[in-house]
Amino acid sequence: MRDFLKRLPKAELHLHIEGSLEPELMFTLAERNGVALPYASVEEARAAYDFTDLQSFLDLYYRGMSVLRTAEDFHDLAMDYFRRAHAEGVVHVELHFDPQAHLIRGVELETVMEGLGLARRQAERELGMSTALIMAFLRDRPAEEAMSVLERAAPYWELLDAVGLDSAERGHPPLKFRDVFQRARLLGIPRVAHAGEEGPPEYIREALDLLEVCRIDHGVRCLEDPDLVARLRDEGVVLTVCPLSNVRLKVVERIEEHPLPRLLDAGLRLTINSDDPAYFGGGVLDNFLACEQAFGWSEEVFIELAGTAIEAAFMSRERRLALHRQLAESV
Ligand SMILES: Nc1ncnc2[nH]cnc12
Ligand SMILES: [Zn+2]
Repeated sequence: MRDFLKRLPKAELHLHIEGSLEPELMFTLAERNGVALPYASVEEARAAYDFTDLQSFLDLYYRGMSVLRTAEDFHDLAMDYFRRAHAEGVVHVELHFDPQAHLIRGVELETVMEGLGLARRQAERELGMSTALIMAFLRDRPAEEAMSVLERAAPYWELLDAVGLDSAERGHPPLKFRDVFQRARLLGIPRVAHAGEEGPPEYIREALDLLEVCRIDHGVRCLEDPDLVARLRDEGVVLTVCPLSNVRLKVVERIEEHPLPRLLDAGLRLTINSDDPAYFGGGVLDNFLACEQAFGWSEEVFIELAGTAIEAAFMSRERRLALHRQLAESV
């Protein structure tokens, strides 16, 4: 099964590039930039990744990314991830990035865009991998700040495949960002949002109705609201689910209790993703393998999930057709 899952052409739609920062690279960049880390070693860093909820992870996630300072750092971060993903049979990656987390510590948007842009072109050239870029707003910071980041990104609007919404969910409903997302809509930029990870089903409704998103990131708490599940099914809304993340952040106790099988039975369109692979113990292939072990899914289920990811991805028609063909030939 491992060989089969590795061979499947996988599109990853939910990945925070800052969450792909492995401790080894964190230490290399800390030394390169003279940044002090709260860990004495790589092992000590990994041992600290023991989370009780989303916030306890975010505290370490924002601290870890303090080593990212130059365009070269962002390039190295992204290329490091693209190479690992490529080795797992990932053919398309959609990267969320958090500009506010860099701006507030004095790292300019230009620096981030230059480094990520270089890596994206290199991944296409050297690995034959396609990528998409999702600029995420931090929902636990003011909406006015998100709006000013969107305006500041004007030179890059054409490069953004979507804007997203992430960080601490509880107490920060999508409603707070209605104006920012409506501005993005007027600019012709597609929208996605994290909703229903730790937050209530109502946040998923708000993301659909007020932010007019085309996909929901996580969305697993929709099961608490049968009417919402029916709506997601009827409208064909795709959820980008991250099973290992949900276990590590205690959204669920154990992978065997993950709602994925119930979501599938409800007829929802799902994809499997890694979220923050350096912190949650694995990439897309590990997430696929964990599902196989926990739920005993057949090859057909994984083919369907891989197909949904290709359908729901931000990519050209030519690329989509090529990947559907690659999927058909891989099985
Ligand atoms: N799982 C997650 N939820 C919300 N914000 C995030 N930022 C990085 N990972 C995240
Ligand atoms: Zn996420």
